[in-house]
Amino acid sequence: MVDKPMSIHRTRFPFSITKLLFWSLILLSFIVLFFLGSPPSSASPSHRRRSLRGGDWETSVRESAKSKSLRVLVTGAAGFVGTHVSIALKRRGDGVVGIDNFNRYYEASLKRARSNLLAQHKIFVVEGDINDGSLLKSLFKLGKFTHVMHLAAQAGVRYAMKNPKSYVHSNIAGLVSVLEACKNANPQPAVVWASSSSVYGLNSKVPFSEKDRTDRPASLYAASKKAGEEIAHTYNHIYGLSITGLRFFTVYGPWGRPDMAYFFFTKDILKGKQISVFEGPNGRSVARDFTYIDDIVKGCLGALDTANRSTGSGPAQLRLYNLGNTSPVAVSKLVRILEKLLKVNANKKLLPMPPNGDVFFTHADISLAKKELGYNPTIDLETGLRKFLDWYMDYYSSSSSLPKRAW
Ligand SMILES: O=C(O)[C@H]1O[C@H](OP(=O)(O)OP(=O)(O)OC[C@H]2O[C@@H](n3ccc(=O)[nH]c3=O)[C@H](O)[C@@H]2O)[C@H](O)[C@@H](O)[C@@H]1O
Repeated sequence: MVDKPMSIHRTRFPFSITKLLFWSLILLSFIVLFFLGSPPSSASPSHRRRSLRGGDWETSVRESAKSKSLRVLVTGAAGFVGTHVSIALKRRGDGVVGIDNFNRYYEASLKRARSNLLAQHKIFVVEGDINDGSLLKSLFKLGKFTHVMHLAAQAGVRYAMKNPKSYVHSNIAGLVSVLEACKNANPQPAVVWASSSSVYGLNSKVPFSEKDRTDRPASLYAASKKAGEEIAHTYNHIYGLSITGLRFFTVYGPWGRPDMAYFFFTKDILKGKQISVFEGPNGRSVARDFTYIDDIVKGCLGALDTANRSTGSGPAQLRLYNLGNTSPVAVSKLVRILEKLLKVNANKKLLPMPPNGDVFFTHADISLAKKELGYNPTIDLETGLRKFLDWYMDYYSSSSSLPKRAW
């Protein structure tokens, strides 16, 4: 009786050891096979994952950056302005590498579609966040960028009340991360980046000049862009980075942003849904200096082409320009143009502007950009909206459902 259980133990014990050894060997061989199968890479584990997903990542970056003229890293390349600027640069023979985190602020499918368009133009876009310092370091090492067009940002004025931290993450921490990478890079690139007309905030002197006050932002978005301008000053002052800030004025056009009024007004008018048109005090109209994307692209290229080299330390170029259209249009007029072009009457509701961070009007003085960048906007709102609607109809006709608002 005593021997029996012992004999059972004796037979069970070696069996468990064998089983354990067997499964350990299987596991070990899987691990060995996995590492032997991975392409050699000096990058960190997160970059290795990227190369596994995106093929030969490093070669793609090198190829995409190759150029005899500018070699440009475009942040926010799958964004509205980023896509247009990247294509324009590539078309004229510059090397372009994009980076974009494809966040879900608005329909991700639109960002993917823009990215496919970039791929057709042989522009490689790395999927990653500008806050990932080690990724930026690898990118600079591979791309040897002469210029950075920094367009990645959390956009939108009203959304800042919903998700304030996203503005700190992208527009402040993200900008610092990009400038840190630029300052450490060899060669040190010249930086051109997107500020915003919103920095003029409660300024009432028109047209808005670069010399005007910008210390009264009306939204956290505006405050984050104003902070960016101050941060740019610091990096220029200490590290000799050549930095140019561009204050964009309500940019619109094909491949635009669905969170912007002209875009979702179009969608809602076509659906017969009511739109809210904001008014100023005493029924005064709210107006914007709407600027067509092709004009903005020319301004961006002008800024890149006139940028001096970074100096590493000591004095370097620090510039700020308004890029607007310099002919403000009332939002009620924007709606009338859309009604005319769409041949549909909008179901509109006039509302006093809520305290949402919006300002009553914007109007750019563009004389400085004209003089120094050769900037010369030519597209009026109706012409630009016609081009936008052509794209919109074409883009969404192939899709069964119209875009959804995610904000
Ligand atoms: O130029 C800029 O600085 C800014 O331009 C736009 O901001 P915004 O001019 O407010 O553009 P929209 O959000 O498209 O609004 C356009 C106008 O429509 C009005 N609006 C908006 C929404 C709405 O439901 N009804 C309405 O009348 C707004 O008050 C505003 O006057 C962009 O969204 C910002 O990212 C950019 O930085």
